[in-house]
Amino acid sequence: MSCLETGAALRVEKLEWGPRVGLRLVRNIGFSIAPGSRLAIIGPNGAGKTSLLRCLYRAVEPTAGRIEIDGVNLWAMSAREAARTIAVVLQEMPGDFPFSVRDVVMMGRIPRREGISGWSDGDRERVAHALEHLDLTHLARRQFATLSGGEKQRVLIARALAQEPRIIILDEPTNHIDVRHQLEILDLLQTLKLTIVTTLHDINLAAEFATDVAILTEGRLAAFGPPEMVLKPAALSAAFGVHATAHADAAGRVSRFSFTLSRPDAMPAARSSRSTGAIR
Ligand SMILES: Nc1ncnc2c1ncn2[C@@H]1O[C@H](COP(=O)(O)OP(=O)(O)OP(=O)(O)O)[C@@H](O)[C@H]1O
Repeated sequence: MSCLETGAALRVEKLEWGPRVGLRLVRNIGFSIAPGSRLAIIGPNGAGKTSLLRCLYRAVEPTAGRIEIDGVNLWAMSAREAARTIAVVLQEMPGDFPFSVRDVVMMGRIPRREGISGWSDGDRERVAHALEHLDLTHLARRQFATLSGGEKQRVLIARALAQEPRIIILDEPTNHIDVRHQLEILDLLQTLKLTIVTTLHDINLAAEFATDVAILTEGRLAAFGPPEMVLKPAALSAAFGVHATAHADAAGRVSRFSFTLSRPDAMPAARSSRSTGAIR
């Protein structure tokens, strides 16, 4: 079953990408993560997070640099091999998508299908397993288009699992999802042995979830490393242009960040600033 598959190592070297000459949205990015790592990419709106993900799942070809999966150049793989290796969970889906939940999850099996054969018992088994894993069995016959945003998101994650990938790339997987399902989805992703690369706007979720964090600003890597090294108030304040405060638990470990528009001690008493763990 897909939850027993192991992840792949990912190495990115001097990666650059832009939609046209003279416009670079991803600049000189380099990092590596071990198999089974969970990388959270954070950064302000427009920092280039989605553009970087698009390079990583081969939607666009880098204008410079290299992406390696288990030492193999991503662009030296066939499209089919890349599709078998990397599953992608994006936010946008066409509104008039005329398929049932089961059909959508079954689409995850397409890169695994041999020739023009129909679905095998193995395909159906994996789809049933993925539906069960995401608590979707009761919705299997529903039209995908009639689901709530959160339910749709879970279906897309089930589709990714059905694909049996070694890397799952997700763009803001917790958007549209209530707090319980957010925690459940991140929990589920944490139990997999796969390599996960995700953008996250909620710094506190990133701190809990990730084994590695990348802070992206203006297309560049501002910081990369384990959360306890990278998620520091000064780095977060600089990246997001806010005042970040770290809060420690009873044992003295940083357990949470809060954010204000300016230093709390510099604010007039009557004007309290919105404080949140999610930065958008
Ligand atoms: N094809 C394109 N042509 C021109 N500009 C683009 C193109 N794609 C993205 N951009 C711009 O590049 C910047 C980076 O976009 P990107 O979507 O990668 O950022 P992001 O960090 O994911 O942002 P957000 O947090 O808002 O989703 C943005 O200013 C965006 O408008």
